[in-house]
Amino acid sequence: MIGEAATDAVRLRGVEYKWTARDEFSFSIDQFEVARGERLLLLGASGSGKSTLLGLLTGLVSPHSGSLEVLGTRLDRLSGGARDQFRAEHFGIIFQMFNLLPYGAVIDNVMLPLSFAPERRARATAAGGTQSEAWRLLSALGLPADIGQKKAAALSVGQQQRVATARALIGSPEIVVADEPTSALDEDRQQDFLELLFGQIEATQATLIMVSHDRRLAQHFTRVIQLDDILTTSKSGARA
Ligand SMILES: Nc1ncnc2c1ncn2[C@@H]1O[C@H](COP(=O)(O)OP(=O)(O)OP(=O)(O)O)[C@@H](O)[C@H]1O
Repeated sequence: MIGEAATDAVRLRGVEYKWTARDEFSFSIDQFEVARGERLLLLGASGSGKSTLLGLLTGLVSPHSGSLEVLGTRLDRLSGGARDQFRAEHFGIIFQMFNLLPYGAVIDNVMLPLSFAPERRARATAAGGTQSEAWRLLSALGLPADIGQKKAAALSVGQQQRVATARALIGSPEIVVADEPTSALDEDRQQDFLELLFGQIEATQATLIMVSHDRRLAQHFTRVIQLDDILTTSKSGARA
């Protein structure tokens, strides 16, 4: 890839999106970029559109207009299936509620994305094997050696969060997206978790995009944006 766009992890121009099912929430973004290797925190109140924006960036939903480029690929021009494939290959996602398979063993939860992402699988294999990469990440994230065969549902919230993080990091995806991953933790544990996450992100030089309502996290990031500064939103009854 050549040119300015190739340096960006994410590049949006004139994007508009609208939920119609519930309350006709809509938003538009004139211009927004995330550079490769950035650690970006997006701050916004509850209901301000943080998860919706992450859904757009990761291709879970597609904009109604405008252009959305991720790692040089126009996501808005891909089919739903192609966006799913792209997401699996290039994004590690730490969901707000973690979304682990509750009755799956921890080790299987961590390796799951590799079933849908041949490039990530190849990187994990080259790093010493998929299982050993999963074990390495679990241990790097401070989890005990015997945790791999436990069911995800049997873990504490803090442990589930680390398993979800290992799952997001396996196979070194270029972009890691985290939706309020520290909201269930007290301040000391937040700090520990962020240090472990940043350590792993730096090792792979991934781009990190985290959304939160908690401005105390700001000190840990290379850039902090208020969602209001990039999004124009409207709800039913006050349509744009
Ligand atoms: N699947 C959906 N269908 C219809 N409307 C939705 C859907 N998901 C979100 N919305 C609406 O979009 C708006 C923004 O929601 P969103 O979840 O993006 O905000 P948020 O900032 O992530 O909130 P929170 O911090 O509470 O998770 C809300 O008005 C919500 O009702």
